[in-house]
Amino acid sequence: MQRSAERIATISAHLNPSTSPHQMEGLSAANCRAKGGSPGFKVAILGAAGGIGQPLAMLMKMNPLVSVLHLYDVANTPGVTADISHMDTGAVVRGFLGPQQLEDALTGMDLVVIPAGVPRKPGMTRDDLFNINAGIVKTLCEGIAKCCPKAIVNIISNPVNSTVPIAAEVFKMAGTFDPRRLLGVTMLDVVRANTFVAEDLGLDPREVDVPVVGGHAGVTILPLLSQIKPPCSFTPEETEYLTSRIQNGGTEVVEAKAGAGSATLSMAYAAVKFADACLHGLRGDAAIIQCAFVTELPFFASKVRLGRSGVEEIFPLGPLNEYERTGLEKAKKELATSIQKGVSFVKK
Ligand SMILES: NC(=O)C1=CN([C@@H]2O[C@H](COP(=O)(O)OP(=O)(O)OC[C@H]3O[C@@H](n4cnc5c(N)ncnc54)[C@H](O)[C@@H]3O)[C@@H](O)[C@H]2O)C=CC1
Ligand SMILES: O=C([O-])CC(=O)C(=O)O
Repeated sequence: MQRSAERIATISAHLNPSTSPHQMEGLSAANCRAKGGSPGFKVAILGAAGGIGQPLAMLMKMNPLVSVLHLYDVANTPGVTADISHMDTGAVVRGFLGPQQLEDALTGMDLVVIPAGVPRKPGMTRDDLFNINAGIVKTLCEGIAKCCPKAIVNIISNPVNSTVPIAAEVFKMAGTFDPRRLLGVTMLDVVRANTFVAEDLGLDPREVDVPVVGGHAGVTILPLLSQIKPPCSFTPEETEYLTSRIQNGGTEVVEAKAGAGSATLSMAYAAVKFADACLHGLRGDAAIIQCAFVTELPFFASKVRLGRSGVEEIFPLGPLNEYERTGLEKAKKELATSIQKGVSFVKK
C-alpha cells in the first residue's frame, strides 16, 4: 500500500507543474531537458484525453520538431500522460487536469491544438454540437489570449465553421487577434479527398493532391476536382459521386461507429499532418502549402502558405468550372450563417 501511494505521488508530481520542487526530483532528467531549452517547439493539446486527443498526443510525441508537449483535459490526463511519457522520443510530456491548471498548460506555448468538445452521434449535424462546444472553445481561447497570445492556434472542435469565428471574437475582445495565427483544421477533408480520388483513379493517394476549400460541414466542403494534381478529368457522374463522398466523409464514419463517436484516428493523422506543417512554417522552412480555414475573406478554407508568423499568404481560388461555381455559391450562403452564429455567441 505504502509503495503504491508513493508511486502515485511521483506520477502526480510529473503531471502537475505546481507541485513542490522536492516532489519533482524523481523526474529531473526530463525536466532538465525541458529547461535546457532543447531545440524544438512547445505544443499544447487541449482535449488531449479524448478520442482524437490521445492518438494526436502520441503522434506529436513522435514529432522531432516538438521539444515540450503539454496535455490538457478536464478528465483522464494523468493516465494518458503517464502512458505517453514512456515513449523514448525527444519531447518532454507534461499533463494538466482541469481548469485550475489551464494557465500552466498554456504558458509559453508556440502551438495550441484544440480537439476539446463533444463529437456527433448518428442523425446529428455538426451544428448540433454548437451549444456545448461553443462555450468550451470560448473558455479555452480566453486562456490562450491570456497565457500565450502569440501561439499559432489550430481549431479542430466542431462546428469548425462557427468555432473559429468564436475564437476570433475572443481574441479580438482581448486585443490579441492576429488572423495569421488562427486556423481551423480542414485537413481531414483534403486527406479524404486524396484517398477517395486515388481509389477512383487507381492511384497511390500519396501522389494525389486535391484542394478542398470553403468550410468544414456538408455543402461548405468544396473539393476543387478541376485543380487536382496530377491533372485529371472526371465525368459529371464521377464528379457528383466524389464530391458527395468527400462532403459526407464525416457522416460515413459517424454512422459506421454507430453512436461511439466520429472520426478520431484519421483526424489525429490529419491534425498532426497540419500541425507539422505549421511547425515547419514556424521554423522558416520554404513552401509550406496547405488548405486551412482562415479568418480573412472573412472566414474561408483556402490554400495558404505557412511561415514564421503563421499564414503568410492566402492563394486565390483559381479557375473554377461551372459545377464548382454553383457549389461555391451554396457554400458561401451556409458559411455566412455559421460564421454569424459564432460571432453572435461571443458578442451577446
Ligand atoms: N475538424 C475536423 O475535421 C474534425 C473535428 N472533430 C471534432 O473534434 C471534437 C472532439 O472529438 P473526439 O475527440 O472524438 O471527442 P471525445 O469526446 O472523444 O474527446 C473530447 C475530449 O474533450 C475533453 N473536453 C471536454 N470539455 C473540455 C474542456 N472544457 N477543456 C478541455 N477538454 C475538454 C473531454 O474530456 C474529452 O477528453 C468534436 O467536436 C468533433 O466533432 C472530429 C473529427 C474531425
Ligand atoms: O463528422 C464529424 O462529426 C466529425 C468531422 O468533422 C469529420 O469527420 O469530418
